Amino acid sequence: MSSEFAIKVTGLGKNYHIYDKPHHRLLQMLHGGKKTYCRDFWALKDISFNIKKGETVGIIGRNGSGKSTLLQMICGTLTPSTGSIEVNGRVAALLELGAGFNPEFTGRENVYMAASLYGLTIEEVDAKLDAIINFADIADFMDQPVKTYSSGMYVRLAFAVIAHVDADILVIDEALAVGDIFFTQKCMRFLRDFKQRGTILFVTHDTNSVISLCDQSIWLNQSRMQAIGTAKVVCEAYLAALYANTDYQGKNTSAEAKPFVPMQDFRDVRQDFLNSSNLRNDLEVFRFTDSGENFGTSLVQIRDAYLRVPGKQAVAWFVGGEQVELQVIAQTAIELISPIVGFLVKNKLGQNLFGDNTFLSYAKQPQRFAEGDYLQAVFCFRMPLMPSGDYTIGIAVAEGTQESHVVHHWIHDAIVFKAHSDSVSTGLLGIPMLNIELGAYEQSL
Ligand SMILES: Nc1ncnc2c1ncn2[C@@H]1O[C@H](COP(=O)(O)OP(=O)(O)OP(=O)(O)O)[C@@H](O)[C@H]1O
Repeated sequence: MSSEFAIKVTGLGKNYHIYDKPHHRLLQMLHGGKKTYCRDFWALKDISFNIKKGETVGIIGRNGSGKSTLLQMICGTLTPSTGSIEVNGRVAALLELGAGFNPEFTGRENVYMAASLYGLTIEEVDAKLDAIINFADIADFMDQPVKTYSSGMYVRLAFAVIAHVDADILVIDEALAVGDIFFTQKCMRFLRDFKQRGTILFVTHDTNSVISLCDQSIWLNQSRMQAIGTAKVVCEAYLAALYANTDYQGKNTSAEAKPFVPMQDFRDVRQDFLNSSNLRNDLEVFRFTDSGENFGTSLVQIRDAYLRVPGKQAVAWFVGGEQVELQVIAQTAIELISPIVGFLVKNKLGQNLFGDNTFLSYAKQPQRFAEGDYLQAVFCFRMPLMPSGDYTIGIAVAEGTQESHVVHHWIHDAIVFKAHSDSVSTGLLGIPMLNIELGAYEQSL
């Protein structure tokens, strides 16, 4: 049935006339009938596919392969040279930086303008304005012209608008790369939620996010569609081709590989790393924030939370393998019977990596706290090895049991930290190996 597709692309192509010298354009206009002063360049050729309603599709491909051209044609900002596009539903797009907003207008004025282009009335925007400002989290700048915005602020506002225009189809071009981890996490939460009810098409160079978020993937190669199919299969084929064609191959030679480090030496490695690297001191300052997304009854408030290596101050980066303590301090405004304090570590894509809570340890002897009391939970564990990058920890205080509880305070991204381990080349998490050996195999006769 035709209404089951969200986007149908048939024989799509985009041709540009390329003039090697600027005056050739004029010559073409004057003498074009007799001689050709330009050559054809197909930015996109022979593209056909169907995207079903509710699918999330990632478009991958090397620089210049035609990804942005495809998105622009789907959004109607670029006219195809050949073929057709049918779109079934309201499309909201976050295309390359700068698209959409008028730089002279304030953030607030641009919200009204952009939302009206998506068909919202002034009354509808009035009703959504607080939610948009809250999502963008740039309330202080809403009355400044957007030409004064940083690229991160710009994307925050643009994303907040497309998240609130009741779109059926979201088209996003690499925009999330600009945001900080708090904003990226917020967008990932939104996209995972939107996925349940809408269609998403996005361009990225990050195959991890395609595998994590998408059902399908389209691989564009030199203006043509190389493959379409299950995200994992297409991404693996793309990476295999990418590595085979570049000098990535053979990079992980033994000369470059890091020596194996037994577990007990991880502290020293950490110290060596600190001594040898250009890490700035402010990376050592942990970040606890309760201004991010919060929810719960508010009858208990998380007052502080931090990670530290035992006996040391709070720290914000790890190589993996070190013993760490996660401390959570909260205050209750009620008499608290059987509280549960828990945490959840996520990567930049918002994927849940690991977490735990106090429930099982205290199930048989629930702790009680009186109104006004402070409570403290301490989780001691060995930090796993994680691919280098930013991570966040969500913290929660609830009351009841694991199955049935009331959340008093949940902060999505209460702590942010960095991992600097090079040892994990694949996978979301690595484990500190106890031993690795390689030697000649002696065959007994
Ligand atoms: N207006 C234009 N005139 C001529 N060529 C163009 C024009 N716009 C884009 N192209 C060319 O079309 C090709 C596809 O560009 P496009 O921006 O779609 O690639 P992309 O896959 O999005 O690349 P990237 O990953 O670098 O963003 C490129 O070779 C680009 O130089």
